Amino acid sequence: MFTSLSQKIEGKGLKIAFPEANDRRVLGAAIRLKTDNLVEPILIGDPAEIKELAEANNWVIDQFIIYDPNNYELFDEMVASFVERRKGKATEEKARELLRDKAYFGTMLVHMDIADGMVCGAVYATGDTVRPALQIIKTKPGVSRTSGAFIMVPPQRDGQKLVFSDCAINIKPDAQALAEIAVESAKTAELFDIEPRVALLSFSSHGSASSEDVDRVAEATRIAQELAPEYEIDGELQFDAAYSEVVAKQKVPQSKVAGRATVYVFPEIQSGNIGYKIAQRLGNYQAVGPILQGLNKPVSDLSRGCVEEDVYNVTIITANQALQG
Ligand SMILES: CC(C)(COP(=O)(O)OP(=O)(O)OC[C@H]1O[C@@H](n2cnc3c(N)ncnc32)[C@H](O)[C@@H]1OP(=O)(O)O)[C@@H](O)C(=O)NCCC(=O)NCCS
Ligand SMILES: CC(=O)OP(=O)(O)O
Repeated sequence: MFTSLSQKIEGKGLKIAFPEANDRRVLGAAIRLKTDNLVEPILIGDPAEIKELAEANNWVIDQFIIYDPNNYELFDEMVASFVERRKGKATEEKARELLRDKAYFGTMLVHMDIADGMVCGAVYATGDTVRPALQIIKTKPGVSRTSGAFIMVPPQRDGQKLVFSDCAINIKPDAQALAEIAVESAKTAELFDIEPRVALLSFSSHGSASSEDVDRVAEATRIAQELAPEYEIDGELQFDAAYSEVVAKQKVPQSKVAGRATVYVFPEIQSGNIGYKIAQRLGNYQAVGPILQGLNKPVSDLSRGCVEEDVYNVTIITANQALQG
């Protein structure tokens, strides 16, 4: 599905950490990714448990790196690095406790450059996957918050891929935060060769309805246009006006984005999370992500409802983010 992205990482040996290697979907994807020479997986967990799962499926994992947080030779170094990174927010004792958690452990592998990226969230809830990344990896200079985007792949082979965000992290972003999410989502679109035309969504199109939330989206649009004049950005727009040329002509004929939007920025997480799952389950779009935007190093989340193919695809994206630096 992501042929050009696969080609970019093939044979490069990028190391991706999998804290949920004891899950069949994750281990299955890790094995395929290694067999396809796309990444070098680092399996995290109890080696006996992972080997048992592999044997039950007739998989051979002799050549795999496995790190056990309860028996890791660099654990003391990792604890010291964590305490230093958290600068007074964690004692050594607390660090030792947290780093037995596989998501914290995997995130520290990325921070210490032992892994190039991490993929987690098939079992862990999003908050538990993302919190270590927010605390340890932190956001890139110039980005104040991380957000979660999905690449929405249509069921028809040559259909237009779309970006939906923020479907995963920020509960109710203010106008400034929403504007940043819009700009980061445009950059994510470019990573996938999707020409970004960004619509900030609402239940109103260019003032057709009014409320504080509509004002927030309209204000976010103005800020995003100022932050990134190089992108086509418009709002506030209803989904139908953003998506359908016919509706766009009727509702907002002057808009350059309406009717042809490729990046859909939801006003808050409830509509974003519900929206992507409706497109996925009713519209048969494949939802790849959530891809975490704006972090210093790549850590990717998954939905707990994911299948092996999702883990495979998200890992390809994560490795590409690592390549981009
Ligand atoms: C992401 C989330 C877990 C962070 O909330 P939290 O655990 O309460 O975290 P805190 O507010 O204590 O912040 C922890 C750290 O992350 C940072 N942080 C919080 N949100 C952030 C964001 N969006 N971007 C960057 N950093 C963020 C804080 O500044 C803090 O840093 P510090 O400890 O170095 O000072 C929370 O926003 C959340 O639960 N979001 C919804 C996740 C979800 O359930 N999604 C639905 C399924 S996809
Ligand atoms: C992204 C998402 O909704 O994750 P989960 O289904 O695991 O809550």
